[in-house]
Amino acid sequence: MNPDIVKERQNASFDVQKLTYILDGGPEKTKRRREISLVLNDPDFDEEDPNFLSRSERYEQAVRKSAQMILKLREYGISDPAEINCYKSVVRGNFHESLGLHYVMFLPTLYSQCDQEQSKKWLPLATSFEVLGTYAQTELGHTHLRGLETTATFDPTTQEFVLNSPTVTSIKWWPGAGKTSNHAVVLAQLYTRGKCHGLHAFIVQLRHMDTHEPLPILVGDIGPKFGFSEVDNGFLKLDHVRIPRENMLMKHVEPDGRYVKPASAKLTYGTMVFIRSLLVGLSALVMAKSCTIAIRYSAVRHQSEIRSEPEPQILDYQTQQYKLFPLLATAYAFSFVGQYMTETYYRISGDINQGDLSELPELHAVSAGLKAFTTWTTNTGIEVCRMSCGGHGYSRSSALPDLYAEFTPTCTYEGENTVMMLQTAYLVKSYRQAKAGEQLRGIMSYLNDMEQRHVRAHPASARPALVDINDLSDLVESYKLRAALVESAAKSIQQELQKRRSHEDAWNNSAIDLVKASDAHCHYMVVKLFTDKLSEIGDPDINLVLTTLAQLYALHGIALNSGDFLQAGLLTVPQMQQIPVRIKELLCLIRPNAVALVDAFDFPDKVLSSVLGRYDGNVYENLFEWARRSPLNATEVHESFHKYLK
Ligand SMILES: CCCCCCCCC/C=C/C(=O)SCCNC(=O)CCNC(=O)[C@H](O)C(C)(C)COP(=O)(O)OP(=O)(O)OC[C@H]1O[C@@H](n2cnc3c(N)ncnc32)[C@H](O)[C@@H]1OP(=O)(O)O
Ligand SMILES: Cc1cc2nc3c(=O)[nH]c(=O)nc-3n(C[C@H](O)[C@H](O)[C@H](O)COP(=O)(O)OP(=O)(O)OC[C@H]3O[C@@H](n4cnc5c(N)ncnc54)[C@H](O)[C@@H]3O)c2cc1C
Repeated sequence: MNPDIVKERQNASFDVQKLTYILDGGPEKTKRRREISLVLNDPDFDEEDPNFLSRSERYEQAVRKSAQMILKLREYGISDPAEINCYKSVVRGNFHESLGLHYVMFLPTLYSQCDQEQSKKWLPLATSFEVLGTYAQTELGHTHLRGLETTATFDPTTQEFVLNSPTVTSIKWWPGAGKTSNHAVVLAQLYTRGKCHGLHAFIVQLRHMDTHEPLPILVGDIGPKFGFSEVDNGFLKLDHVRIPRENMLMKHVEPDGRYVKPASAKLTYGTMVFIRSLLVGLSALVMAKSCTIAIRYSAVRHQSEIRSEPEPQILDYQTQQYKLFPLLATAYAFSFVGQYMTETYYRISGDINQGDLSELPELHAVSAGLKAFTTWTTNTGIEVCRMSCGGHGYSRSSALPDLYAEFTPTCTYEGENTVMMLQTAYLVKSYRQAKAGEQLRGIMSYLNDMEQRHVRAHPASARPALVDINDLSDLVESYKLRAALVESAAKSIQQELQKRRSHEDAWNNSAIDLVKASDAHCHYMVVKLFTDKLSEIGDPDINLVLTTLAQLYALHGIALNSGDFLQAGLLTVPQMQQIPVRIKELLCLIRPNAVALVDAFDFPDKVLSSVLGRYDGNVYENLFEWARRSPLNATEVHESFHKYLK
């Protein structure tokens, strides 16, 4: 064990194990997660570092691993979805798998949209993996749902739908598992009796069940990407492909072609809401991994000098702490927000299953906004962690390049982040309702008293200074008032309308304000949920260290967005000047606990797959050992010498 890292652990002021329990949701859950993690010792999962393999080898290794996972899940009798998720995230490490989409999109779509008869037919096939599925929605030319071109036309004479990609731009593009899957949920515009009824989901068989040869359908892999090398994102061109009427999910078409309207057309989009909710938790996980790597490495890395003494640990540099500790605070904040998002998703979708759709719009808005907010922040954060590790951060052995390449598409998939933020801007509607005297419920209820508070741009000196920057509840309150930026967005729309612009143009001409308002709303939610969580934590040592992190999270966010807080008169210039001073104090308070705080995330070394983030801190000898395994070192003289240099 590296002596620096041993010393760091001795400095901790709290019980790391107890904090792990809080993050897991209780000691029992930690125990179970650790039992599941023992799978890492299974020799059937031994594999080559994917960084040393070609794309095709990576795909093959990933498919082998996925198949092993299925067999082991059966062998160990793991069937609870949360446990399957935990198991898979341990085995997958930092990479995705081709069969991932079967689990996260295909199966959930079947579960939520099959009627009884369809469930009886498709669920046994899909849960036994005879049917391997993908989710084919996006097209070469469009992702915007109303713009999708694939058609499903009902033919009452044969009781079939005819699925067709009429143009090049209508070819399905991006669905994972292009080579792996034999079925797809295809989203297509439904036509019956000559009328378009919008987007609906259909189950389409793509490949022969025994030979895996494609049916008369063009299907394949779209080629190498920025990351996602294990995943065969695919293309799919349908040329008048016929499927039985029974393959339409939720069966909205009667045998005579009559269309039966669903309770809400948006239920078809439910799987996206599900994944967006999951991505909030994924952001927390990846932020936590990145911080673990960068903070452990910073504890064992010595460089330059502060005084003329032995070289200090780089974690002692104030600038290094300023780079990493706000991200550590973010990892904790997002962990609690992820728990909230999961609970909220299951609560509201439970109500939806009972026929109560009243909270569907809010679930959509909150999951879209938090997905965008947390993935954007984490995306930037991983790169800060990588750069804070200097040159070794650039090596794939650090795992940080892979974490970035695998994570960055979360800002794009399941709804591009700006587009998602504009969906959250539905709070403009809530604002208008509140202004008209309607009492809002839930997370939007803070808009009820906006009129009285009346936050708007005016000189700060005209307002009393409300905020004690050392008081977390005051900080939450000021984030709440800043979220009233929605008022500026609403006003911008109003001004545009007064210029006789159409509602659509007024919306587009106010989009920057709308995205800012959504961002402020999500930021408020994160600060509030982090602060609320503290009241549940009884252990005084843990409460203290998490309160310090929450304060850092809140103050750092204000420092980054100082313009908003000043403009709204929420903080005075002298208070603003106090914030960097307080941030520096907080960095010093966090410093002795930094390694313990990342240890509490409890990532086994095999899950981190990072030479820099090793628990024992023995970085250098392992960096050397890793480099020696590079395929270029397989021979002492590379064949290129003989071919070109000799
Ligand atoms: C952890 C492991 C991970 C690991 C995961 C790894 C694998 C991931 C693989 C990735 C898979 C994918 O990307 S799958 C493809 C994902 N594709 C997307 O996400 C597409 C994003 N685009 C969209 O969702 C849409 O185009 C959107 C932007 C919402 C616009 O759609 P429309 O034009 O139909 O809607 P609008 O006219 O704007 O809005 C109509 C009304 O519907 C509401 N509305 C819109 N969407 C709604 C929804 N989902 N639920 C409820 N309501 C919704 C709006 O609020 C409006 O309400 P009112 O104002 O009240 O009427
Ligand atoms: C790794 C990966 C896996 C994927 N897996 C799947 C899958 O399994 N199944 C599937 O169906 N799809 C999948 N996708 C596709 C994915 O869902 C889309 O790429 C995503 O929804 C974004 O759409 P787009 O690519 O068309 O971007 P665009 O919408 O073209 O975005 C490009 C730019 O235009 C801007 N823009 C677009 N619309 C607006 C607007 N209304 N207002 C303001 N700005 C706007 C965006 O902000 C962005 O800056 C995957 C994508 C990736 C990268």
